[in-house]
Amino acid sequence: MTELDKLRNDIDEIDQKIIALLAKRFKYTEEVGIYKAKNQLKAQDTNRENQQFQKIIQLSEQNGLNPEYASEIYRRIIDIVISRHQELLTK
Ligand SMILES: C=C(O[C@@H]1C=C(C(=O)O)C=C[C@H]1O)C(=O)O
Repeated sequence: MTELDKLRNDIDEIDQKIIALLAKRFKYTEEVGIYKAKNQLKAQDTNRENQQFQKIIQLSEQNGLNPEYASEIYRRIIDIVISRHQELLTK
């Protein structure tokens, strides 16, 4: 196995973990969306997001990850969640 193969194996293992965690996250956010629809709450909560982004930046710095990468990825994930919550609200 070449060095490149080894590195790609490591990447594949991490991708499996990321996908498993993302699936779990989307299951919980789906439950939040159902709760919001039942209680007529807004799809987006910017106060909650601000707290999350503060934490995401802090965690990124602690883990040697560029906070801009993490923020960009989370912005996209949260936007997908908001779209789904809007869909559940109009059902
Ligand atoms: C999941 C929620 O809904 C939205 C999505 C969020 C997320 O994916 O973390 C955070 C805040 C909300 O804009 C929530 O309100 O907790």
